[in-house]
Amino acid sequence: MATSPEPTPPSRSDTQTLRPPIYRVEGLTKTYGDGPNAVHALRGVDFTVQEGAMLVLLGASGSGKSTLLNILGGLDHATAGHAWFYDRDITGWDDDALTEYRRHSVGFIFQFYNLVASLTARENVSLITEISDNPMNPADALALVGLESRLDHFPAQLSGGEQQRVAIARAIAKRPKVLLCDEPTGALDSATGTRVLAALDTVNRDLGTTTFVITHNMVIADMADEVLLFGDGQISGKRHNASRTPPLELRW
Ligand SMILES: Nc1ncnc2c1ncn2[C@@H]1O[C@H](COP(=O)(O)OP(=O)(O)OP(=O)(O)O)[C@@H](O)[C@H]1O
Repeated sequence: MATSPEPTPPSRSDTQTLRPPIYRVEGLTKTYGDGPNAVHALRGVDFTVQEGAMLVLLGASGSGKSTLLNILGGLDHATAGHAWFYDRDITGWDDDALTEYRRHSVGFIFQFYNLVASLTARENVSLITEISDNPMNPADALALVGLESRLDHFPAQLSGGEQQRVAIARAIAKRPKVLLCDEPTGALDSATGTRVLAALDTVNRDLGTTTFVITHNMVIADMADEVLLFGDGQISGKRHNASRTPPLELRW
């Protein structure tokens, strides 16, 4: 008896396109100051991001990458244009609404880790989980970034890359919808930075957290579903990776 062929499972890129947009950005503009001293940080940016995507933002210093992330993360207000988070336009929100949005939906990773020196890795993560609605177990969040054997170490007993991975565990433990990373490897050497990127890759794949990574490192672009190239406050190019590759070194 002839057997019918097994249906082909959808590829990662297929499942990406089936997901709803988490952000839709139209004409987003940010001007600091006015008159002859005005700085045009964003000059009308348009793009859409599918839920669960990994995006890398590349571009020269001053091209507007951080400004975009700050607006998407509710840390700053746009001058004009729109940014919808699902069906809600965050550009119209007041500070209270933005604070709620940041608290529940957004995790931030910066170049410097801002850990509390007198608390262990587990306690640093617990600071966030204690005030979250549906948090991960701090030990589980730390295990996801490869730190299951460092739970009770203090920041001074951890390497720079390990400290950044504690910061990642802290950011994801409240289960945010989006993780915004502004030069997360900027203070690290390249091998250590790769391990931090591997942690972000794991978080994105395992938890489905939509992730933006600002970087100056072109190599990182291969780990993204989509690369946005910035130039002078605008998106000067986009590159879609049909088959994204994990960072070279996936072991901590
Ligand atoms: N608070 C501010 N007041 C005035 N100008 C600002 C402010 N923040 C940023 N800018 C200016 O806006 C422009 C875009 O800055 P932004 O930090 O977004 O660039 P970037 O691409 O992230 O740069 P980098 O890679 O160096 O971090 C720059 O010209 C910067 O000097």
